[in-house]
Amino acid sequence: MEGLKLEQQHGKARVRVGRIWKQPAGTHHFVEWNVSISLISNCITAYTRGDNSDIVATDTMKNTVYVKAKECKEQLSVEDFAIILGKHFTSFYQQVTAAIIKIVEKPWERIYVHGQPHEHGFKLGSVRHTTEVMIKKSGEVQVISGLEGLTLLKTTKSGFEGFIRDKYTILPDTRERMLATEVTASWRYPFHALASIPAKKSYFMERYIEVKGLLMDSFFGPPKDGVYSPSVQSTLYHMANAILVRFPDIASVQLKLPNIHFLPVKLSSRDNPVVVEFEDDVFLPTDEPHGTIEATLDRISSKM
Ligand SMILES: O=c1[nH]c(=O)c2[nH]c(=O)[nH]c2[nH]1
Repeated sequence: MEGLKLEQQHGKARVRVGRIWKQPAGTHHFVEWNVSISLISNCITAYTRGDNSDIVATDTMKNTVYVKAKECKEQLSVEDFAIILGKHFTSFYQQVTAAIIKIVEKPWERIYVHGQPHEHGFKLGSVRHTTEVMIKKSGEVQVISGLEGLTLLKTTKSGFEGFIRDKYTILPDTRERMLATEVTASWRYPFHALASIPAKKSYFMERYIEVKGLLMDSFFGPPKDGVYSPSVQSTLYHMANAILVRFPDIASVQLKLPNIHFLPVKLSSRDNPVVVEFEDDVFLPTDEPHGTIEATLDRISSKM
C-alpha cells in the first residue's frame, strides 16, 4: 500500500420490498420501495489481502431491508426509512463509518370507486418519490428528497429567440411553441445532525407534496393566462427559485428539465405545394434527440 490510497465502498443495489400496514378498521396502506445501500467501511484488507473478516456481506444488507420493513409498525416516508437503515448500519457495525441509502418509491395510489377511497385497491401513478440519505457514524447526516417522472406539457406560452446564430443554426426564433418536459428534481435539507431533523412524522411527506405542487404551479402559471416561458432555462430557474423562496428549510434544489420536442408538421411537394400548412396545430412528437437543461440553485450562506 506504500504510496497508494484506496477509496472504496460496497453495497447492494435495487433491493425491492413491498410493505402493507393493515389497520384494524379495514384500511390497508401499501408502499413499494427500491432500495440501494452503499457502505463506507474499514475493510481495506479485503481488497489488499483477501481477508473478508471486516466485510458486511451485501446479502446481509439486503436482508436488513426486509427486517427493518417488518419492524416499522406504521407507514413512513422513504426519507424516514432511509434514516432508519443508515442509523442501523453505522451503529451496528464497528467497521462502518458512513452509509448512503437511496430509495425510489413506486407510485401506488389508492383507487376511488364511486368517489369512495377503496380500502385495499391501488393503481400505479407516474411520479416517483425519491430520497438519498447519507449518515456518518458521528451522527452527521445529509437528507436529499426528490421526484422523477413528472411529465408536463403546455400548448402555448413558450418561445425561444435571440440565441446565438451562426452558419450551423437553422432553428427560427419563435414566441409560439409547445413546451414539454419530464421533471427530475431533488432538494437538500439544511440539517447536519440527526437530532435537528423535525420530529413530525409527516414532515418529509408534506414537503414532497408541497414541492411537487409548487413545481407544477410555477411551470404552468395561473389557469387562465399561464406564464410566458422565454426558454426552458428561464422556467427551470423560476421553478427552483419558487421552492427556495417558499421553503426556508430547503437549502438547495437541483432540477433536470429535458426539452421534449414537438416538431411543426409542414407537408408539401413540388406538385402539391401545401398539403399541410403549419398553423401551430399539427406536430410530430419526438423522444430523441432531446435538449438537456439541468441546474442547481443553492443559497449563498452568509457565515462570515
Ligand atoms: O428553451 C430552450 N433552450 C435551449 O437551450 C434550446 N436550444 C434549442 O435548440 N431549443 C431550445 N429551447
